[in-house]
Amino acid sequence: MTASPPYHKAKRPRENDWRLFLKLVPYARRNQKIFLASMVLLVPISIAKAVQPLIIGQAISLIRDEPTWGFLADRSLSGGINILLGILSLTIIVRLMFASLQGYLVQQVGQEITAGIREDLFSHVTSLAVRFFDRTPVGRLVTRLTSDVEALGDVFATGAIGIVSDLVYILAIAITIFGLQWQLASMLILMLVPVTGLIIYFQYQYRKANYKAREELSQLNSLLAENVAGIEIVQLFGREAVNAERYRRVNRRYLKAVDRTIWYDSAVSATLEWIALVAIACVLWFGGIFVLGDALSFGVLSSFILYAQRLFDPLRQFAEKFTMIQAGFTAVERIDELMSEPVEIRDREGLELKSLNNNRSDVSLKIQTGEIRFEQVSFAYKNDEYVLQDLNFTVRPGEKVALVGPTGAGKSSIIRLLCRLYEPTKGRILVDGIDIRDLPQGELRRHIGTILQESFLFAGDVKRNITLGENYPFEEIERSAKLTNIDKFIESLPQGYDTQLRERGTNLSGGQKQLLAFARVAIRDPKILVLDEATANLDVATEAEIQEALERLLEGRTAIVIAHRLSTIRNVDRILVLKRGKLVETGSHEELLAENGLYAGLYRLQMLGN
Ligand SMILES: Nc1ncnc2c1ncn2[C@@H]1O[C@H](COP(=O)(O)OP(=O)(O)OP(=O)(O)O)[C@@H](O)[C@H]1O
Repeated sequence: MTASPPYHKAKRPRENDWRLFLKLVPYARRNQKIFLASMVLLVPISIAKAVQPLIIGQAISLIRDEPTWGFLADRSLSGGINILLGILSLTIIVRLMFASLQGYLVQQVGQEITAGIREDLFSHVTSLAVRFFDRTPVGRLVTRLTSDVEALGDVFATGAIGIVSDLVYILAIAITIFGLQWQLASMLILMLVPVTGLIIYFQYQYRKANYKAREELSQLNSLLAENVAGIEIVQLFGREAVNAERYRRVNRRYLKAVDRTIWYDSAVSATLEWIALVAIACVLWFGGIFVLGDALSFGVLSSFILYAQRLFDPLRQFAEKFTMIQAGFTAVERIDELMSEPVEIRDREGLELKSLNNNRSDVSLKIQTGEIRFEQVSFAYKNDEYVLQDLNFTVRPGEKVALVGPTGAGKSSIIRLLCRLYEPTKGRILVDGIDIRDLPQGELRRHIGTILQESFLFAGDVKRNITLGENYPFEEIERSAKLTNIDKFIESLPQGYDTQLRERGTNLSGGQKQLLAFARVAIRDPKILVLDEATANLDVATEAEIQEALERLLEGRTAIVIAHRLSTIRNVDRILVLKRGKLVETGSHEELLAENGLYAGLYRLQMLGN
């Protein structure tokens, strides 16, 4: 495998920060009150911080007998200093108390936003069509759902969101210094302009580097996921060293990308550090000239020096939080890409609501008999490469039909279309006379019981693997196990129905997993049964054993069966023979043998093999 391509080849233009920020607004709105409280608290905090240099400046003016605020003028030195100390203490108390409360509230909102996004992302991903998963490596998805969402969470957890308070603080300082002396104030504010420009430049570069780093990380995770999922093949074919080398190469690329992000991060901190020093030097220089020319008091100059330092302080803080925030923006960008992935197969408007509320009063939308009809159905996985062409057939209620044909003829694709995992490129599929696009997906799939060649088991106990988390009484679970002849097997397990199965059912044999899949379908009592090579993994003895159970399961239901072993489908009512996506023969076993066409040829070949 070459390195997997990104799942959307045509990249969307990079979103600007403001638009990305707006994406978070609906989430913040869910916690509106806390969010507003945390924003309101910023005002007293910033005012308290901004007036401190003023108070110190007044104290110095008082000591040096310079003009001071009116209410200090007619007091003794110690009286005036005491009042100033009192106000200073008050600002410190306000700052300390409100700052911790504000930090707590912001984090709370932040974590709520992150949790909301995580949940929405999961729901969105699991409702995307199978077509999306065909082109998206698992590792990429896992990276977006875990480390990207985490990166966003970190923005809040590490207090990087405090950047908002830094901005309010800068504003408060700007207003105060203009009130003190406009020339020095203008100089300081003018210095902010190139600094901001530089920050924006580095920010942009950092974002690009960070995006690249996240992409490389996704690839790294894809490789890991692929190797773990296919560990048996990796070991059996001795691919360990080769795959490790490929992993090392991607890892090196990741490292290089991360290095670049570190470089831009350091560049911002360093730039701000020396610009802050230059600002203080300038204030001292020009302020000194004003003081010498008696245009400025020594106390006000002291305030300005403190302000110069404090003005760049939030910017320095900004630089520290900058990495986090940019990583957060990258994360939002990547999360948004996934969220914007359209849900290709969705219920028609109005249907969703009905299925959610379990409102089954609309009789026209209920599957009652299980008749299946394909009308002029053609289908291509990729543009114009048709794997099914002009299919027309009807499976009557209760009829058992087998799909037969050489490998790649399109048998499984027919089933995927019926279950609406994909949609036909042309034509339509009807169940009980209703176009399946007009049925809620929940209703359609509830009535189609599908058993594939390999059934997927989840980590959890046997019971849960049969119910899949739905509420069925234990008696029903037992009944479905009995119906499918696997009750004895389950009871022979160490803890019976409570036996824990490992992820993907690795502690069961292929046949045992399959038996559980039968019970999983039986308990749902579907109108339509679909078996895609369902017994291919069972040995002949087990197959014979469950044949009886299978027949019981098939009773009274419409069924579509795919089996390569033609001996297993001799008893079906009708056989549809496919060749390269086209229906070439139809009839019963005997009729098709008499016809002496493709089916008869395949059948004779298999008989010869036996
Ligand atoms: N997800 C997919 N993306 C693109 N092409 C696909 C996909 N799945 C199947 N195909 C192609 O569609 C054609 C029909 O595949 P399908 O699985 O329906 O055949 P089948 O008759 O069930 O084969 P088999 O008997 O081997 O299971 C094949 O040529 C296959 O390469």
